[in-house]
Amino acid sequence: MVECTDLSISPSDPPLVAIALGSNLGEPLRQLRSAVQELAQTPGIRVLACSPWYRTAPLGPPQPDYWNGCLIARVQLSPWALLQRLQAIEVQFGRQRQAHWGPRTLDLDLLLYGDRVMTTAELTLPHPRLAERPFVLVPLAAISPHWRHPLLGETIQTLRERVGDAGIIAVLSDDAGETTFATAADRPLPEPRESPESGGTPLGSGAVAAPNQLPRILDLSSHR
Ligand SMILES: Nc1ncnc2c1ncn2[C@@H]1O[C@H](COP(=O)(O)OP(=O)(O)OP(=O)(O)O)[C@@H](O)[C@H]1O
Ligand SMILES: Nc1nc2c(c(=O)[nH]1)N=C(CO)CN2
Repeated sequence: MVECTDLSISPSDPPLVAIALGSNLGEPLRQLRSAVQELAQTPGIRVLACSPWYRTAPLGPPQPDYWNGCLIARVQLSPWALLQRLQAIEVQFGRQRQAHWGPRTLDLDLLLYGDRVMTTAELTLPHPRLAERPFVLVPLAAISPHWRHPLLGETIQTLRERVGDAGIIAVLSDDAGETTFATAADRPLPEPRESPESGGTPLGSGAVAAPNQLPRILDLSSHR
């Protein structure tokens, strides 16, 4: 794994963002993979890394298990424009707003937008429940362990270790098949795979690639 300790972003750089993906209705894996494609094809969004997919126990009312993952992208959209694009993709995949924390075909949350900290009626950054959720922190730590939470000052890896693996049932690497975890003790995190070219080849805006062609771990220093 390529270590990256300096995650500073100069003001002229388009910001890095982290986006969480989740689904537990319809065909979750197909929808999640298609959502990655939709994002990668959006002008102003360059997808840099995508985590494996994790089957997770539902938080909230009784409902089917979720599949969850995260991606990192560089964006040339404002936080609000990006949120709008995420919500448009959710609608495109048949998302209907029903019960609080209820089941859904696709959920796209904006977790981090560079080091922006803000609270408005439509958007809070960082995502207010980021630091509590294993189904977000486990995939995010797999691709971006060194990113520092701008409010808490701790790395994603530290936060991920603090919340543990509660509710993580299985992991599916698109190129390695599914591993089901019987007990927490059997449940090591998958080794993040270093991409062949130290951080991998970034996708151009508009490029289409299967998630398994994306680098598994992002060396942020090679994308500055
Ligand atoms: N960082 C953020 N990412 C996505 N939505 C956000 C964010 N901050 C605030 N929101 C607002 O939250 C509203 C509800 O979002 P959503 O329906 O996806 O919530 P949820 O997925 O049910 O719950 P949770 O936010 O706990 O995951 C959205 O309409 C959006 O305006
Ligand atoms: N495991 C899991 N549970 C959830 C999830 C999710 O993505 N994964 N999303 C929810 C609404 O945001 C509610 N509950």
